[in-house]
Amino acid sequence: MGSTDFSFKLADHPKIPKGKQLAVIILDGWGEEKPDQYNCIYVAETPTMDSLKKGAPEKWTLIKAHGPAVGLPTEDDMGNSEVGHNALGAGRIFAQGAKLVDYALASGKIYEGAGFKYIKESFENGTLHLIGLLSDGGVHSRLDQLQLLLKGAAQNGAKRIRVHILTDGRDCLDGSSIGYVETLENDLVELQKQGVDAQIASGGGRMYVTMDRYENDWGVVKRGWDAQVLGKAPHKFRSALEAVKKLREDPKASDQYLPPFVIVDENEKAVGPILDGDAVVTINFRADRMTMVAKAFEYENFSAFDRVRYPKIRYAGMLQYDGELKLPSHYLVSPPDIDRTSGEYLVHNGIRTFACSETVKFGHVTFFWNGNRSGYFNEELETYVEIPSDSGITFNVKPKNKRCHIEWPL
Ligand SMILES: O=C(O)[C@@H](CO)OP(=O)(O)O
Repeated sequence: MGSTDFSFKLADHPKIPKGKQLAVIILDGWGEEKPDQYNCIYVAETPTMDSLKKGAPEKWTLIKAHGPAVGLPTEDDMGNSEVGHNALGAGRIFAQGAKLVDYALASGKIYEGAGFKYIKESFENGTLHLIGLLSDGGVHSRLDQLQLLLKGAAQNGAKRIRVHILTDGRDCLDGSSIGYVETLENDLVELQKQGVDAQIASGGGRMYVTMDRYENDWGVVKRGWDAQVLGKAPHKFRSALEAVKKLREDPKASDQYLPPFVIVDENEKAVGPILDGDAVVTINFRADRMTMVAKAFEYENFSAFDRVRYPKIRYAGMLQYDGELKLPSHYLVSPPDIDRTSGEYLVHNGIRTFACSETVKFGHVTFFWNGNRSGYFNEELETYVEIPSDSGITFNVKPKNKRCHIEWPL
């Protein structure tokens, strides 16, 4: 079918009668795998799921939620809710951020793009700051991509580089931050040998510093801002390896929740605050946990927290994180262009939809579901309900889902 033949008109469903309500319920994080003692879903008592499966085995279908089936580079790439909701919402497979960045780095196209050219203008007199998740998880970012970008930036003229790390332990083992920091520091030493002034400048755990999502807690982004931009944090160290090792000595510490720290020189001065004339790149390819920090860097008018100082920088995202808001306006790799999602089809056919979730997953059933697009297709036909999540308390401490009361029909 040529593109001009395209129509949003849906044919009648062969089985589901018109006028019925249909619920799509996403069990985010649920899956079937090898039945052994390491499989927590297999080991747990799951009477509702068991009865659903036994009650209608002919209707029980497994779908793949990882690897190329959801647009990720290889079978070894675990699924995650961005790629899962994108694929389910669109009903089609799109090459995802991880794959697009891999390609842009391998082909060198990343350095020819408008985004890189834009930040490159700061290389002569300013510092290049890279902010993002230091991890091999492949869900929000990948260490090998950061390594390639560091090398490529240096080859393309960056003379002074500062990396602001966010430790993971959520998409990879808790404690793995130490190994990742070692690897990164070794790479930075190699760059120093080539005459590049390259260092880790600040850090903190992803869930406590910078990587909040869906505006659940701006305090998280502020902690990152203070360390990365202002060079201020409750903990100061001479190296990131020392920082991560020392902070992890607290028996309650975990990579995800490490407090913010800055690296200081022999005079206790932060080695890498973000200053006028610098370039900043947020290196995560996944959008949800980068949108808030992107707003803090991008928006002149901003009131979510007191930035104290708003440096005049050239800022780019690894990808554009929100296609609707065009946020950020500069980016190194074009995001997947996910169009004709199910939500768009439904409104074009006059069908009402209702999406509901707690704050921390709200964008999953709206933004990701609609192809990384914020807002409504048609506000008259769509209703989105966000049930506020707790902030400042983690789900392992308070796991119970919240309820809300909705009058039906809407
Ligand atoms: O919390 C998140 O950001 C990811 C894991 O990194 O989980 P999910 O894909 O389920 O949102």
